[in-house]
Amino acid sequence: MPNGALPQAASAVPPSNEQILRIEDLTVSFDGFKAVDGLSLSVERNELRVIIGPNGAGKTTLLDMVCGKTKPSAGRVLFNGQDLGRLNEYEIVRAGVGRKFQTPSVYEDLTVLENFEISLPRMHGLLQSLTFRRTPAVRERIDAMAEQVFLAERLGHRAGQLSHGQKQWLEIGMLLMQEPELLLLDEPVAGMSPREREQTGDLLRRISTGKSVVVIEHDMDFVKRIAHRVTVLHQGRLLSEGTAAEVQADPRVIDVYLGH
Ligand SMILES: Nc1ncnc2c1ncn2[C@@H]1O[C@H](COP(=O)(O)OP(=O)(O)OP(=O)(O)O)[C@@H](O)[C@H]1O
Repeated sequence: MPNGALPQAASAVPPSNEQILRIEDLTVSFDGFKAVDGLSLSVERNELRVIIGPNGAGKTTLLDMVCGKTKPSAGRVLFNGQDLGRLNEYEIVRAGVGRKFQTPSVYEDLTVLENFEISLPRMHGLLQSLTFRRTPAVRERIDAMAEQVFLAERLGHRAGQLSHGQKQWLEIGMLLMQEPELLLLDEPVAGMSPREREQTGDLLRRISTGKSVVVIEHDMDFVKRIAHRVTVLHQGRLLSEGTAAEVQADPRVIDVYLGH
């Protein structure tokens, strides 16, 4: 598929059958309440998976457990076969998992260029990043990333001056600079204009040709445009899984989520 071209309904078949993420019987309790309850699922390499479900279904908590922010009470998260339960958050990032939270977190007082610079791996300290790593190769890489996330014209602008959508793109670009194999995104198009949503859909589909992406999203039109497969959670459990069309037609999904 040429860059930027999105089919009306996303292809259901990811380009590989190799599992990158395997979640086995995952459970977490908060004061006896099971936010995620015996959940098992897997995501394939180069797959774009969307997680949907009603408020409180456990979607964010699931991503929190993959990136190590929340420790499971039971079960395992395997990434490329490695048990992430043994690693802390920083080690999970180093292993190749990038996580973006719902609210954009960029350095508002720095320029877009500087934000990209400090996101490069192995950069410790602002001064070191800004003074010693301005090589042509670094600049070339940043220019290419800025182009990819629609910010080529904004490199000299302070991040605080960007629109909400542009901040989201900047943060996605900063995560991509670290070359994760798996990208976890919590409602990346929330608060975006229709045009920004469309561009983000293109971006996510493009990203998923080289890495796996797991996105939490509510907007079913957007889900239909981007998802290879959709996982529906309800009360911390797997309710349904399949293509967007399949889960939309599933009476259980209509009953607890889409019918409301
Ligand atoms: N740290 C915590 N302590 C106590 N309860 C929590 C904690 N984190 C999440 N929960 C509860 O777990 C349940 C699942 O929350 P979660 O945020 O994962 O749902 P969600 O599917 O992402 O919902 P939303 O669509 O509203 O973001 C909710 O009932 C929430 O209140």
